Amino acid sequence: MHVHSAAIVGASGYAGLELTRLLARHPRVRITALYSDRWSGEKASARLPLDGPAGELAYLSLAEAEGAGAEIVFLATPAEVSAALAPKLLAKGARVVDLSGAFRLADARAYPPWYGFEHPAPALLAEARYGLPELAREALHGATLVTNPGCYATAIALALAPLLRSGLVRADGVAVTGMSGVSGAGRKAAEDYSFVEVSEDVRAYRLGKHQHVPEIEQTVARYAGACGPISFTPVLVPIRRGILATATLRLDGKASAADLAAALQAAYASEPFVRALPADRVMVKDVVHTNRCHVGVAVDARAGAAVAVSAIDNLVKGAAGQAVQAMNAAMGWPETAGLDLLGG
Ligand SMILES: NC(=O)C1=CN([C@@H]2O[C@H](COP(=O)(O)OP(=O)(O)OC[C@H]3O[C@@H](n4cnc5c(N)ncnc54)[C@H](OP(=O)(O)O)[C@@H]3O)[C@@H](O)[C@H]2O)C=CC1
Ligand SMILES: CC(=O)N[C@@H](CCC(=O)OP(=O)(O)O)C(=O)O
Repeated sequence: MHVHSAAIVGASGYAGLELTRLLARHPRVRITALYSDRWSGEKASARLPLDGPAGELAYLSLAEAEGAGAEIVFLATPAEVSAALAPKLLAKGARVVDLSGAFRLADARAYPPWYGFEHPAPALLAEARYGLPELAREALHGATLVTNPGCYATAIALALAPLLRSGLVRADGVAVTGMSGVSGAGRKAAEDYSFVEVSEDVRAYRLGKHQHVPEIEQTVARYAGACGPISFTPVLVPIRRGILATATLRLDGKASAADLAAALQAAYASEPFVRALPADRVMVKDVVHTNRCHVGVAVDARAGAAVAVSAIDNLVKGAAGQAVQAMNAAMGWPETAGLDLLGG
């Protein structure tokens, strides 16, 4: 069996570290290079409890990443860095899996307002394949550029898509709240989000302008049909990792809770990573350190509303685990390869 070489750019970040842990144990992949400026020259085993050959690698500077010779290159870097680097790596024949938002939006004009930069490689947006296998599996096979979904977008799209597809809820007036642990903001935000700042506090942020809004709308429109504007409120909660998202939808007619639950059950019955549960059994503690997404739905008949609930680990199903699952799908390997279903 050919074992493929893989490199991780941004290996010192929270997503990059999780990816290093996962790929170090992946049966079809061998990590050959790790790139980080902050840890440049240090051995990986000094930073992570890694046994085996990956631990012997020394971190290389980010400037060297352009010359990465690996067959598969993972970019766990800020979106603007990924947008500049991916075209160079693709031109060298590498397969690229990007964990940032750099290639998620189909329309280049959406980048300045939502991500704050002019896209340097708009032609690649049409080539990028969205790395959410449960909704986009067919298009992923053979992909050379995989764009990994955002963490909130993953949790929300997995809960919303089957419900909207069922026709039992309306596609207009959807309102979502996403509660995220602090690691969602990355290591770079460690100072703003220090223990003193975030502990014993819960706060909403970036209201009405979060960068995942166009991605959530695009994903729901692509995989569940037309959808109206979605109102999204991100909330920072003082846990290390994990996202719990709730979506409030208007019922179309008199659908029962059992009808809606059946739509979720049917959509995910044969998915290894997604499980439909009663809405009040969906909780972060059951999914952290795993690539799982738990979803559920309840009906509030008095208010004419359905409430969908979804939980993931932002660093695993919301980032590194999903990237491995999407790579597996792109390579034609079993999607569960290298992914832990039980967690720690
Ligand atoms: N954290 C999460 O839950 C999720 C993150 N993502 C996305 O994954 C990517 C990485 O996120 P995350 O691990 O959280 O981020 P971190 O801030 O923890 O890490 C960023 C990594 O990128 C490297 N880097 C390269 N260029 C820059 C630069 N100009 N500024 C800052 N860092 C740089 C850093 O290297 P160095 O060693 O030199 O500091 C570091 O390894 C981002 O695009 C993020 O949006 C996606 C889904 C979820
Ligand atoms: C708590 C927190 O700050 N979470 C991050 C999560 C999104 C992320 O990681 O960025 P991507 O768009 O690349 O997925 C945020 O809201 O920006």
